[in-house]
Amino acid sequence: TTAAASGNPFSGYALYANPYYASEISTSAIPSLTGAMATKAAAVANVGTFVWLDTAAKVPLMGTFLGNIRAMNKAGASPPVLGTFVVYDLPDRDCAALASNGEYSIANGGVANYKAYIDAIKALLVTYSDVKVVLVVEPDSLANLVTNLSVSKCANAEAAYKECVEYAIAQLNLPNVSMYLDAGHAGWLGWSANIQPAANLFAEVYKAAGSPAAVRGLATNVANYNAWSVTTCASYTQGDANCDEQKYVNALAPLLTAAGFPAHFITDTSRNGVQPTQQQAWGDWCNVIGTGFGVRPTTNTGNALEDAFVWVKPGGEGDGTSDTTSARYDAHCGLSDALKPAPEAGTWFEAYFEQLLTNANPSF
Ligand SMILES: O=[N+]([O-])c1ccc(O[C@@H]2O[C@H](CO)[C@@H](O[C@@H]3O[C@H](CO)[C@@H](O[C@@H]4O[C@H](CO)[C@@H](O)[C@H](O)[C@H]4O)[C@H](O)[C@H]3O)[C@H](O)[C@H]2O)cc1
Ligand SMILES: [Mg+2]
Repeated sequence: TTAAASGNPFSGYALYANPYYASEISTSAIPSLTGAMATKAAAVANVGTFVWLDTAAKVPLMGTFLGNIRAMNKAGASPPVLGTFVVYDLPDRDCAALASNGEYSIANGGVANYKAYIDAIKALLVTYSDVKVVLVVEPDSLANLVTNLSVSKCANAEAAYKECVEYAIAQLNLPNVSMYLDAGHAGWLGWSANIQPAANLFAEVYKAAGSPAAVRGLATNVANYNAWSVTTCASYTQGDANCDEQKYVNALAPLLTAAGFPAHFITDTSRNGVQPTQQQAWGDWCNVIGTGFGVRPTTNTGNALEDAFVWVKPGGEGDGTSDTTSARYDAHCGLSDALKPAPEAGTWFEAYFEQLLTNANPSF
């Protein structure tokens, strides 16, 4: 099939519009909307987004969805449907921030717990070996090991992050699976000081895991706001020639190939519809104001390195709470360019959803 020919796992497939995101929209958004906005919101629910497995308790949901996809394909879905998920439960997760800290800690058996989490995911992928699945592996993990070893929590997590990510890509190396390791974004690893160390680390992990055939490459801009391609670099990108995701991908790819990791890419366009953004600084990542839904998922990227534009971050789910009394309060979520008041990371943020919908480009 065309997928085999190009190697692009998305070729010839439709994305599963998962009921979890659809239910967030139907229960939390539509009831507070009327007229055109309500109609637009319903259309967003039909866009295939990635399902974040951010706790072990969410893993059974993957089984439900894989069962749904099996049934859709058996009923003759054309094109056939594939599932998209984010593996996101590292011990001491999000080590340089506070907003998305997870359920496992290295000090408390976190590595063993993580391996059990991966084993549970693997069991489902084996059970549903007839269903094609694309996985984004551990947002913010390796990227933090490139730039934040000065943060003690990241330095202390380095060995565990590597062990866990290598375990994940080795165990999930299955014929129905395609994996993209998270690679931060142009404003994180695209800097001249960061891009070679990043390539070295990605290649190290890839090879340490035995160069798994199911690892297709890297995912960029997950939960961030950067343009795929701009003609004029935004002011806040000053100093980083790789001022958009296409420049970052084109710069990173040859470094990876040279290091023994022939990679293709996907880029999160779920929240990059408005360019330039209203970020006061490029490092501002939390609930950024003024953003809009970006290009809908497609394999029509115009770049042979770029398999697809995808919606990894489900727009409307928050990046972090603005409640300063919360244990997970991160100051980035209190900045002037962060929409407030904001709920805990991953929970529904209605005002943000409406911002994205209003500013969507292309519009709904
Ligand atoms: O002038 N120069 O030559 C020069 C050279 C180098 C410079 O330094 C670079 O500056 C960059 C900022 O511009 C930094 O990038 C930020 O790093 C943060 C982590 O530390 C990321 O935060 C994560 O974001 C995730 C969502 O994306 C969240 O899910 C997650 O919770 C959250 O933690 C930001 O995105 C990312 O933008 C680089 O590290 C830093 O090396 C600066 C100037
Ligand atoms: Mg985050």
